[in-house]
Order: sequence, then structure tokens, then C-alpha cells
Amino acid sequence: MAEHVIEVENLTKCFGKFCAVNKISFTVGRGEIFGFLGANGAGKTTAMKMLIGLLIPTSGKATVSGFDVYREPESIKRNIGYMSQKFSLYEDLTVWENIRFYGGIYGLTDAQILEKTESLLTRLELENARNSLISSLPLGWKQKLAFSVAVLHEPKIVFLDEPTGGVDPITRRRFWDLIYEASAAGVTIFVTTHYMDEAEYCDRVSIMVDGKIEALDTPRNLKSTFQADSMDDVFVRLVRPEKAK
Ligand SMILES: Nc1ncnc2c1ncn2[C@@H]1O[C@H](COP(=O)(O)OP(=O)(O)OP(=O)(O)O)[C@@H](O)[C@H]1O
Repeated sequence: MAEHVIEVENLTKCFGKFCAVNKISFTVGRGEIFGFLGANGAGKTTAMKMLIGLLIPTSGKATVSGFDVYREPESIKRNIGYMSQKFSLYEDLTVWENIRFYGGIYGLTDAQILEKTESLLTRLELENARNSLISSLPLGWKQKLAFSVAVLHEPKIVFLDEPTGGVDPITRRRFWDLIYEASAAGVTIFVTTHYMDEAEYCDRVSIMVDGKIEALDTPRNLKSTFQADSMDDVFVRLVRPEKAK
């Protein structure tokens, strides 16, 4: 059986009487691309914040890379990569300055940063943009660069919070090439998205409704279980059942 790098059992987060995340349980295997879906307000961000050591749960258990979310949040932060739509690259620094800045934060040496910068710029075909300000780059390039920076320190797990918001399907597909590459190298990908084409690219998908995981399986099995033609249909049936009728 594949090694579990994320283990979650009855994880719960309540704000007063309202439980944004209500007893969710799942495991994620090494190298797996795990899609974390749900409507706005379903509790995805709250759940992810607990897993990356930013929010202490109310109850339940969870470990990430073997580290406990209650006792070892700092170890979790050091051992994961994280990219969100909101927290990303510095717009008023150049491509190279951003790489150097994050490399420093992740504790890489100058020599490691230099070496990784060259291979990263070549891979992304961004050699000519090394001195360009981030603000001058198209959004699709920024997202690819933000992902590459998030895995600069070679974490075993990377958390992506709506990483491809606002770009077209072709640009999203190119971004997913980077995800596949990382996954093939053994990196586990935990990704939230509102795009159902991306849900189809995941190995398994969980769908949250009102703080609970209502379905969790491969896209193929979910479509079969819900007798749906697409992940879009599956999502609508679960999240807005009245519309599916
Ligand atoms: N600090 C907080 N205090 C009170 N309620 C909160 C807090 N953080 C989140 N919530 C509530 O918890 C619920 C889940 O929010 P969360 O941001 O986790 O949802 P989400 O699935 O990530 O939504 P989105 O797709 O819009 O980002 C929402 O009703 C939100 O208002």
C-alpha cells in the first residue's frame, strides 16, 4: 500500500458554535494529486490552513509528512511548499530577486540558489525575463513561477490554493504540466480549485459540502457513482442537488 503522507481523522474547526470544518477524514498517498473541491464557504481554506500549520484545530487528528498539526506546526511549515492566489510573488521585485528572496527564506545557500535559478529559468523558458519585474509578466507566467518557487526547497508535499485563478484553459493546462512533473518525481500535490477541468486531472477528488466531505474517489469512479458525464455534473449534483433535477 502507498505510504500516506497526509492522514486526517475527524478533523474539526469551529468558530464559536459554527463548525466550518466538521469531522473530515481522509488520507493522501505519496506522489498523489489530491483535488480538494467545494463550493464557496464549504470549508476548504479552513481545512487547508489546519494542514499547513496556520490554524489549530478544535478537535480531531492530522499529520502531514509525519508531523502533528497540534504539536509540530513549525516543522510542517518547513517541510511543505505552499502557493496561493493571494500570497505569492512580490510584484515590485524582479524574477531573479523573487527566487533569491524565497530561496533565502527556505534556507538554501547562495550556491544552491544560483544553481536552482538557472535550471528553473531554463525549464520555464524565462531566461530573458530574469530582470523583469513580476508586475510586467502575464498572469500565467507568474503562476508557473510561483509554483516553481514554492517547490524550490524540494518539499515532499505542496499545497496549492486555487493556483490557476483567472487564466484560460490552455494556460491552466500548461500549469498542470508542472504539477504532473512534480508528482512523477514523488511530490504529493494537495490542490483546491473551482475549475472542473482541473478536477479531471487529479488522481482523487474530495468534495466538501457545508464543512463535511460528501464524496471522495477518482474522477472516473465519482462520475460512475453519480451517473454523471463530467466532474462538473458530479459537482452540481452534490453541491446544488436542486439544480441537478
Ligand atoms: N476566522 C473565522 N471566523 C469565523 N468564521 C470563519 C472564519 N474563517 C472562516 N469562517 C467561515 O467558515 C466558512 C468556511 O470558510 P472557508 O474560507 O474555509 O471556505 P472555502 O471553502 O475555502 O471557501 P472559498 O472557496 O470561498 O475560499 C465560511 O462560512 C466562513 O465565513
